[in-house]
Amino acid sequence: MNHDEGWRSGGRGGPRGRSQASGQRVNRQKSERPVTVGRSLDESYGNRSRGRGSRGRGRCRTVQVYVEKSSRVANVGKSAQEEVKSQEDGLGSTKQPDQGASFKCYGDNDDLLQPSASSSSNNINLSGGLSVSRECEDKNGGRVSCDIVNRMEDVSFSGLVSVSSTSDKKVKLSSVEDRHSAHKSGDVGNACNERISRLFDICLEKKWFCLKSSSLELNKEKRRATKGYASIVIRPGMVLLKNFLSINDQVMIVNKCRELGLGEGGFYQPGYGDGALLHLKMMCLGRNWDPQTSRYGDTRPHDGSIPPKIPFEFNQFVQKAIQDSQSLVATSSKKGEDEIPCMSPDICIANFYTSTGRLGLHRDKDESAKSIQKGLPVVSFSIGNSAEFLYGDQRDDDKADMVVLQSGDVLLFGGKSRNVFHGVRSILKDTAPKVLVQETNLRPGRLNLTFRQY
Ligand SMILES: O=C(O)CCC(=O)C(=O)O
Ligand SMILES: [Fe+2]
Repeated sequence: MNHDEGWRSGGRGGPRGRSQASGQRVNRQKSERPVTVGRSLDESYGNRSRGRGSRGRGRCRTVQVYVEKSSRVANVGKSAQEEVKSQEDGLGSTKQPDQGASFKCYGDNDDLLQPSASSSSNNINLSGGLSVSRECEDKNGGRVSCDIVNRMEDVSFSGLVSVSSTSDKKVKLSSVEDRHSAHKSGDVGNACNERISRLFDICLEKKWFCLKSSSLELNKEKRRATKGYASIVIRPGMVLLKNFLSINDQVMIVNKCRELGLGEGGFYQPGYGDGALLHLKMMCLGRNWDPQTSRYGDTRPHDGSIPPKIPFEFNQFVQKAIQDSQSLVATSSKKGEDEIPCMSPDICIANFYTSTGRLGLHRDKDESAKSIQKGLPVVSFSIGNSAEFLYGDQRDDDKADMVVLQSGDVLLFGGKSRNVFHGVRSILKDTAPKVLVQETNLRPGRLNLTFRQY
């Protein structure tokens, strides 16, 4: 993939252009595309981890799906009421990503600060004020001593500070690091700072969690979960599988990503060579993708870590998503045009976006020339809060189309859409399924996994 200038331009701070789509609504009467498939992928909510549950398994149902192509907003699946709600929540809103979000009682921005496992010269000093220093390289490869406190002038530390060793040492912070990086991302930072490895926990500690969901909300989610999923060809080579991952699948994926994310090669704050930071945390599985060089490699250059393997179960979801998309396009009138080739992922890039996260329009083009030429699809899982996902043929937010990706949705872009420009305009607050949050303590934000074959 290549998050080249697109990542940069969109990923930097400062106001990003809003697509004209943001205020538009879908007029269902005018839908151009007919509905495609819908069926229960797996089980009803609660099926796997809660024993059994015959409710949704194997049951087929047809779900009406519409896309309003001319409106620039693709809207699919769901009941009419949900549709309206999601439009009110997201599509109709023109508010900018909330950079100044206030803290929630469940600790919106707390971070896990952990020195790099591979660093030989970590030095944690917590006496008096809190500072964490370590040796790292400057831009010219010289070794300098850095102080994390310097980097985070506006970080406030909570009373809950605990320290332990590299494997069991952690410094619990109530930090505004995410907002800080969002503000700072346009700056050219200090090369030393950006190389500091800080593993990021995508979940919050249970004790901080005080969100209670109403049974109404939970029932609504259950209903959505039992509805099965709907698939739609958004444009040639781009297929959206709405509600493809069950809640149990999502819980499993979050738990697995959390576990991997706190180990070697786990979630960190990526940055570019010039010091600009991306508005997300990242972890690579299978192979490392380095935003500084736009290259894939076996290890992560800044700390030498080896990316964890892609969990087997993840690949199974990918295979099923590809097969289902292929069946969908096989029934489409424009078979050849919509074609999606097979793909065996050897790379997965996991992104975690907090409420202020975003990603500029870019193309994924750092995979091998063969992979791209063949149009091998990128398969993208969305989990947690919904995202306004932009896509189009140009790197221009105003000309891009937009679709809201919800938790459980899987998007594929291959074939004719392999080189599509795409990005995340904003994360829609409080849109994650409550059950998912309760089961996993996933932080407010969105987990996205994109699978590719090099
Ligand atoms: O978060 C998303 O939906 C897109 C992520 C993406 O484009 C990427 O990682 O290359
Ligand atoms: Fe991408």
